Amino acid sequence: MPVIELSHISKRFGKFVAVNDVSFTVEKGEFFGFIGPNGAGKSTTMNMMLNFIKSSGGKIKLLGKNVPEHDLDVKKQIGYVPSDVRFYPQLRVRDLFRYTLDFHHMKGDSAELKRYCDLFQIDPQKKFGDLSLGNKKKVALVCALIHHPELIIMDEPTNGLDPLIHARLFRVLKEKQEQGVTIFLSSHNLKEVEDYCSRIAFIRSGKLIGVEDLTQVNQNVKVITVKADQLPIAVMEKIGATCVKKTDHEARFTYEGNMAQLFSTLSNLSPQLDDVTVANRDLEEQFMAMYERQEGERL
Ligand SMILES: Nc1ncnc2c1ncn2[C@@H]1O[C@H](COP(=O)(O)OP(=O)(O)OP(=O)(O)O)[C@@H](O)[C@H]1O
Repeated sequence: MPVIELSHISKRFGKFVAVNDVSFTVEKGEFFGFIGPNGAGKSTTMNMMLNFIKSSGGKIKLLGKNVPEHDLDVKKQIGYVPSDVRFYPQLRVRDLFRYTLDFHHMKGDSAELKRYCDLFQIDPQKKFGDLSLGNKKKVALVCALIHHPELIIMDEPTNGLDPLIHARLFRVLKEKQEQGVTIFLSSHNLKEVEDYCSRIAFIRSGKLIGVEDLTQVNQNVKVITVKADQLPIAVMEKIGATCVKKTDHEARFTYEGNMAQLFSTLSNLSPQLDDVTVANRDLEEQFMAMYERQEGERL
């Protein structure tokens, strides 16, 4: 059963369409990335999923239940990290954790809470308002984890985190995923998306541009770089390679075809080449190309 099902959801603010007929599903136990340029509609989509704002159309199902009809039921099984973390500044961190557990009707496990505080270097005695930006984010992350949610939704969770805490957070998230928890990550950090997500949805100007299986993309698409005085563009294009970059003596191609054919072609070309490398496609590079494409183009 899918954990997230969005069917033709839209959101209009007056005449402006922020989210336009978006549909996709996320299965249980997936680590799913949600990416797109600034203003693409990511937070608006998540705000509709969490029933913080009403959709203008379409259907949302989380954990098999319709939203907003079963909003409270659903929220009890979700951990959410907002991009902009706001709690009452006078509250102490330990009280925030207590209120979070109370909302979820849980007693909480003090050993587990201590483990998170140690792991993320959080002082639970401090007042929330006295914390730095990164430390506020860490408190929100722990609030999203301590009640053992089935689904964790995160809107740019790593803004402001130092590299050590960043690595620890993803270790915890991986552990959670291995236990069957579904993770939905919206992020501008393409490296972390590439490293941890198995599928991504890319949204731009409110429209879903595509959903990609990153494991397949990585395995199937090769990048070939050749250096030569006479670049073999025509020969490479003949076997289905696409030239994506070219200078006077260097060309880069992407190739998705038969590997035996590729290596036989490169072997025939070798007397005229100064150098050749074949590598998996760098996903960060691919993502950047997606950001650069014009509106209306497909992936
Ligand atoms: N309450 C609102 N009223 C009017 N327009 C809004 C409102 N909320 C969001 N928008 C607009 O909807 C569009 C999508 O915004 P959204 O915050 O969802 O983008 P995003 O993809 O999360 O961007 P970012 O990566 O910059 O956080 C933007 O153009 C934004 O200005």
